[in-house]
This record gives sequence, C-alpha cells and structure tokens, in this order.
Amino acid sequence: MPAHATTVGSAEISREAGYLDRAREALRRMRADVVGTETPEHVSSDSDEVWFNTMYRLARARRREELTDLPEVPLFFGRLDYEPGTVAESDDRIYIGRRHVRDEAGTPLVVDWRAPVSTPFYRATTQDPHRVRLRRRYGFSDLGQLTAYEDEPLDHPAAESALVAAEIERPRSGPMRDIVATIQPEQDTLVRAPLRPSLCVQGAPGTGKTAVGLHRLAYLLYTEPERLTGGVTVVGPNRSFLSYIRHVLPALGEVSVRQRTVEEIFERTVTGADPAGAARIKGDARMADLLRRALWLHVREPADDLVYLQGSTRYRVDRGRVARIVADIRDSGTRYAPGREAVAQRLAHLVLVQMERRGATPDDRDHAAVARSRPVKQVLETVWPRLTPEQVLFRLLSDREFLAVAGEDLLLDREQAELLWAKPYRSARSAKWSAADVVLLDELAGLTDRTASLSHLVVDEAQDLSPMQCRALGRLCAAGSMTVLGDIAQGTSPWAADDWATVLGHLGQPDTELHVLDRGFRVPEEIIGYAARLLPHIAPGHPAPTSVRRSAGALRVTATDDLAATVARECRRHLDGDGSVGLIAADDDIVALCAALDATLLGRDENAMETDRLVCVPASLAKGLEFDVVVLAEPARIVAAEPRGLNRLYVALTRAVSVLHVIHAEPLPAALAGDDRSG
Ligand SMILES: Nc1ncnc2c1ncn2[C@@H]1O[C@H](COP(=O)(O)OP(=O)(O)OP(=O)(O)O)[C@@H](O)[C@H]1O
Repeated sequence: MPAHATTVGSAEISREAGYLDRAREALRRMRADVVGTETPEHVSSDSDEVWFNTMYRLARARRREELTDLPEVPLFFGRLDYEPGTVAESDDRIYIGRRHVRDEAGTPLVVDWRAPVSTPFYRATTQDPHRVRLRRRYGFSDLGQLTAYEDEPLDHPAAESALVAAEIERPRSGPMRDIVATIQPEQDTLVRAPLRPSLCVQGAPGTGKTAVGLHRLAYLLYTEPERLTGGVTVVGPNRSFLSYIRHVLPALGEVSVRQRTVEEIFERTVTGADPAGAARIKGDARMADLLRRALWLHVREPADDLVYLQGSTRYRVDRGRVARIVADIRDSGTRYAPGREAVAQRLAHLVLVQMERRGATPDDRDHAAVARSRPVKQVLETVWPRLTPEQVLFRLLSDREFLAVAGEDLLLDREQAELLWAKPYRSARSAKWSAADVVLLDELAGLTDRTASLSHLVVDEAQDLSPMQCRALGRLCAAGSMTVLGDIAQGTSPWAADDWATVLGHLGQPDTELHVLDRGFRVPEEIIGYAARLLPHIAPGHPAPTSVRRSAGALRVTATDDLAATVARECRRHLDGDGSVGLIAADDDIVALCAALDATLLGRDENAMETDRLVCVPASLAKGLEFDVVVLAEPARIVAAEPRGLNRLYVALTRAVSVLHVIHAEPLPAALAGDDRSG
C-alpha cells in the first residue's frame, strides 16, 4: 500500500485534531504551573543570594518562554506506532513534536523529536524498520490546524511522501523555518552525530547545511547539556543572515543561543577601516608569526644587575643570571603575561635564597613583597615589559623599522608598506581599529593570556573566513568542538579556501570529520544546471548537486535595452505570486534599482525579509538567503565588481526556490552564456 494523504473531514482527522487540542491544553497547564509555583525569593543583600535570585528568575523566564504555545507552530508533526512491547511506559504509539508535553498524570502526550525513541521517525526504512510498524505524518494549515495525515507502513515499500514533497516545494516567504518534520536520513545522521569529533559539512547551495547546523545544535543542547556549560554560539557571515535564521532555534525550544557575526564575537569594537590591500594581508596566516615575533621582540637582555636593598643589605642577581632566567622562561612556550610573572617569581626566589644564606627566615609574604618590589619591576620593564595587545599592534602598524625587523623574511617590502598606516595615530589609545585589526588584537590577547573556551561553536559560511579569523574562532572554542558549514564553490572573500583541511587547520580542529551533502532542497534542477556552468571556472572538480525539486519554467533569461524599467516591471509582476521576491544586483547598482521600486534594501534594514515580500539585496549580502523568486539584474556587473565575482554570481544564481529570472542589458558572462530560455 502506498503512503496516502487524507483530507479534512474524516473521522480520523477529527480524532487526531482532538489529540492536538488535548496536547495544547496540557502545554498550557505546564506553563501555568511554572508561572503559578513561584518560590519566594530570600530578601538579602548577601551577594550569593542576589546571584541565586537572579539565576532563578532568568531560568524561570526561560522556561516560561520555552513553554509558550505558538498557535501556528503545530505541537506535533508525526507519529510512530511501534511493535507491541517496544515502548515501555506508553501504548507503543508516540506523537513526535518540538518539545515534550505531558498530561497531569505525567504521561507523555508528545515526545521531543530529539529523544532516542523519536529517532526512527527519521531513520526507519522497510529494510531496517527499528521495530516501527507505521510512520504517520501530519499536514497543517497555515494557522496550525491539522488538516491531513499520511501513513507509511514499514512492512512494504511506500511511495514518496506527498507531505514531505509539499513542505519542500512550499513557496518561500519570510525568514528561515525549522525542518524538524522533514529532516532527511543523510541530514539526520549529521544532526545526531556526537558532540565530538567536530564536524565539517561541505554542501552545494541549498543542501541544508545551515538547517543541519542549527538542528544539530538544538539536538546537542538537549542530549548533552552538561557538556555545554561553557556556552554555545552560532557564527554567521553578517547581520542580515543572522536575522534570516534567528527564529529557527527558538522554534525548536532553544531560546538562549547566541548568534553572532565574526566581528561581533570580539569584545573590541571596530572603529576604523582598512584599504583592501592592507585588509587582505592582515587576514593572512603569516600575520600569526608576525604578531608572535612582534610581541616577543619586547623581551630583551637586561642592561644591569638586579640589586635589592633591605636595610643596609644589598642582594644582587647579576645580569647574566637574569638573562638566563628570561631566556628559560621565554623558551618554555609560556604566554607573555604569565611568563612575566614567572620571571618576577624566579628573581624573588634568588633574592630570598640569599636572605636565607644570611640567616634570615623569609616567608611567602616576603617572597611576594620582593616579586612586587621596585627593583624587580624596573628590571622587568627592561627585560619583559608589561604590554597590551593595542600597544604591540600600534607599534607594528606605525613604526616602519620595528615592522621591518618583525616582518623580515615574512612579508615583502611592498606588503610591509601596505600594512603601515598612511597617517599614524598619536598613540595606541587614540588609534582607530579596523575589523581586521580587531582580529589581530585578539590574536595578541591570545599570545598574552589564556581565555575561557566555549563548549561548541557552529560556524556557517566558513569557507570565507580569513586564516586569522579562523584562528580567533579556534581560540574562542579551544577546548570545545565545532560544527563547520560551508561550500568551497561559494567562497568570495580574498582568503576563500580551496580545501577544508586548510580551514580546519587554522580553526585548530584538524581532526574534524568531513561530510558532504549533495541533495539540494532549494534550487530546482533547471536552475542548478544553469548555475553549474560556472563550476568548472570557480571550483574545478566540484560536482553540481542533484536537486529534489523540479519546476517547469523555473529559469527565465531576458535581454533588454532598459535594465531598470524591465527589472521594475518584472519584480512587480512576480509579486502577483505567493512567495517572496528578491532582487539581487551588484552592490553599486542595487541602491538605484531599489529606489526606483520604492522597495526595502537589505543591509539598510536587516530585518527586511521578515516584513517585506519584495527585498532588494546587494550581491554581497545574498549568501545563505533564499527567495521564492529571484530577479537577478546584470550578472556581468556582479562578476566585474570583485576578483571572485564569478563565485559571487554562483551564490546569487542559487538563491531561488521557484523561479530565477535573469535580466541583462550587457552580454552575459561567457561562462554562463548558452542556449537558455529567453522571454
Ligand atoms: N529536509 C528538509 N526538508 C525541508 N526543507 C529542507 C530540508 N533540508 C533543507 N531544506 C530547505 O532547503 C533550503 C536550503 O537549506 P539551507 O539554507 O540550510 O541550505 P544551505 O546548504 O545552507 O544553502 P546555502 O549554501 O545556499 O546557504 C531551506 O529552505 C531549507 O529549509
């Protein structure tokens, strides 16, 4: 018997809708319990009590938020009927949803999709049914009413699920939604992979990398909370992208995950900008060696002996001895700040040994006093001065001779000249730091002192990170694990990687497992075939993805003499359909096109996808986004705008779910031109 869908009106639908009502009522009660059973707080000025009260209030607020019923988000989306005796405490039938819901007696009404007992919903096949007899999927109206179901008995092969197909084919509008009801087996394997080793997912456009990364994080937070106490963060390429994905984790019940751009993960603020050449060099992996050298160049030979005076007694440590101590500690691989402290301690120790030889019995307090004494500090200021990251970078970017010494055989003269500030600032305090500088300051901070590590980091669009950004993320999560997502063919930054081993090396995660996703869920076959014409030029050897979506008339190419008028007319026409329309053009062209349409410009309004059906997208912000219809204006201008313009065009061409409409006045880029449907 093939899988089948049943529509509104059947008695079974009423029964299931009744079960949904019961589950909703139970959730309301669970929430009311949290709100109603408030434990009185201890009123006290004791800082432990204040801290406890704050934590308690935060935890309750979070729990209240987690238990909020969003009427348009169905409480369950599937059901498994197990063989009798498989599921202990229920009747071998479980409803699967985004969170646990239980009735007053504690009986589970809905089981969280992440629970082990839910796994067969995603994995069971006729060959390996996991003791499941029947898998049921549900269809819902936009308002969250249960309107259909579909049964798949696992004792014989079923036809493809119409409900899954409908979900994948659904016209898109607004921000990204979770895919929890339709996660595919190859995705589920990655979602439920253990916390370690780290995972890297290479996938062509629309294969679900972002979706997998976010669902994996939700899964890990559910299964391994005690191993994630150091915190988890999602890093994405820009604010517009983060705004696009921001509802996915909350919809899965995870309301407190931090989502940041690479720039936002640093504590320092960006106050300046770099010319392109300097920015490119500052992102280069050689900067790590340069900074290390620049910092350690400050460790020098002592000019004098250490002389410590106590009363009329002089204790002396000769400069040769001081130099050996400094060299020993420097060569031990210590970080800079603890190394400085270690020198102070060793010098103090030598002074104390001399005191003992003279019959004194100094204790720990004397040791500390000598280590903090003026003579020791004076020696330290010469041999191992106290330094901030800002002071070191300031010197490097403003002092030509210092840069030449640190950069010798690392950077070409031309590169050194590009690195130096054209107009140096007066001091480290008044310097304006660019986005690339902030990464360098973080690297210096990492050389200076140890920082706390997150437990897990999800890094999206990782192919674009500079080696120095990778190193910063690696430090941020030095003791944790990562989920690294990206597509080599979509690399557009000056540092875009050709292979994952290099990126993972810079991230400090060389033992990461690499997985490939190659089934596309966004872009119809016709469009992916068109975009794939670029692959031999931008990522030779990378196969085009297959697509699960076929949509006749998905690709249109229109030549015009009047680009602006044609673009405006077509954008308006496409708005007659159901879904969102994204107009993508080169960054320099989009503002004028947008003004003519009186539409919203992404970047100026980063939440535009949430509020508007027609959104104008600078090509540089298109990565990771999708629209039901994409109108792509003048591909040649996108290609000409930057060195990796063909990669940028590949990204822009792969954003459409239903229709891609290319409109051009200039000739199409040679790599794309061919026999297309015109209109
Ligand atoms: N199993 C699935 N069921 C339904 N929709 C899915 C599934 N997997 C992915 N999708 C949908 O396909 C689209 C693409 O997913 P996603 O953005 O995660 O892909 P991606 O690989 O990150 O793409 P890109 O590289 O272009 O950023 C999204 O609309 C997502 O919801």
